Amino acid sequence: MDKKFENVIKDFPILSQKINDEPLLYLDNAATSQTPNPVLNEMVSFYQSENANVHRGVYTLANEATTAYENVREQVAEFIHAPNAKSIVYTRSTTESLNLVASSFGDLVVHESDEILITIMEHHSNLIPWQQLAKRKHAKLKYVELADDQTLDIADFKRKLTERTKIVAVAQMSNVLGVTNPIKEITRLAHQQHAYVVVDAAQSVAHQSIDVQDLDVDFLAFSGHKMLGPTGIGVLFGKAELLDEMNPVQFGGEMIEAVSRTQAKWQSAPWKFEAGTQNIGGVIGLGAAITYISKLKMTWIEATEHKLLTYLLPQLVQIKGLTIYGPQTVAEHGSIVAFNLANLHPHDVATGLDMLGVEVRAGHHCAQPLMTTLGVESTVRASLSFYNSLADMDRFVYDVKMVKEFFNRES
Ligand SMILES: Cc1ncc(COP(=O)(O)O)c(CNc2co[nH]c2=O)c1O
Repeated sequence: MDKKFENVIKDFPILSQKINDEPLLYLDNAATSQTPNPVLNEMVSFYQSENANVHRGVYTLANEATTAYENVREQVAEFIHAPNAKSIVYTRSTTESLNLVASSFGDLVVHESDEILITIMEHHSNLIPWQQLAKRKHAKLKYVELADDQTLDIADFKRKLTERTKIVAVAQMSNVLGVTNPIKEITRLAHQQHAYVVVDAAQSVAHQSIDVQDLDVDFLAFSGHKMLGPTGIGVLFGKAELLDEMNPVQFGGEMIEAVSRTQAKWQSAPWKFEAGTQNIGGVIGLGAAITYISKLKMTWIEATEHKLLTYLLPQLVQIKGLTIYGPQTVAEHGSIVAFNLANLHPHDVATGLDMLGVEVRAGHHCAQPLMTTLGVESTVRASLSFYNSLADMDRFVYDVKMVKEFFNRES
């Protein structure tokens, strides 16, 4: 690996520990990424010397904390190429961002007999909010199915997109199949039918550059903890004119301009959506994570992860009895590989790998309708990051074979 990698790995001391007396190999980055020291140090320093509640304060420390808090909003806008910081709403997570859009914007634009179009590969956080909205509004929820190669069936999307479609909600990258969906084309087609596009970028934000203006999406959601930041901080990007139309769904301090016994006047967006004391430390951590990624350069991250996947995938497909879900070619596959070993339960495989120090996820990955479509209840999932190495890939393949041999010998 290059010099940059050797320096990067030093920022993640967590990766140097042992698990079950074996060196840790962390391959569950789709669930949450690890947090580098520069991000942690920035958060500690904030709490040690700058902490104060933001907005409303009339003293220096509060003003400085407010400046830091709002500077990160500018940073987030620049990171996803949003037109300005007012289109950036702080939330707790991708899940909260998507629920906000469904319950506030969805309530405004979806009416009886309208249609909401999502894909079968959606995470529950970008599926259930739309299921609930459809039920509330007596609207129709439709699913775009997978093509034969387990990428999104764009022909099916075109068939199911109609003049009744009001919302199209789609993951930019699947947390199971590893595929990246053609968001720009989907948005172009959706806008021709005057539908609004909501993008779940939870998995893509850490692995590819995002330009919301180029994509022309109406909303885009992601979480800090998937991109080297802390948990508890998320982002909702929304086109300013749409955020202005939306009503807040949480009420309290900070989000108001004036309150009487009977009335309340909201702040403008984004502040009207940020009721109560927000996760200020988490915002500082998110800003530090963006700084860290920007220093690494997303092009280096993409190239590093592509190199890992190009090296790993061909070795995995060689393992007899191993089924990989999603496209079989590296070109279509992102840094997430869901697989099963014939006749072995995913939980047994993951437990076996854990005994060898390899941390992967096993389960339905909050994508149960997708599991049903794939014809399985659950899978094993390895998800890579730039702080994994080619040697890690060799070890992972070797350990998968060891686990397979162990359980087959036992049976
Ligand atoms: C595509 C996708 N959307 C939304 C979410 C929700 O993100 P959160 O609000 O930050 O929790 C996840 C989390 N995915 C996973 C969390 O753990 N394993 C996963 O695959 C996800 O992968």
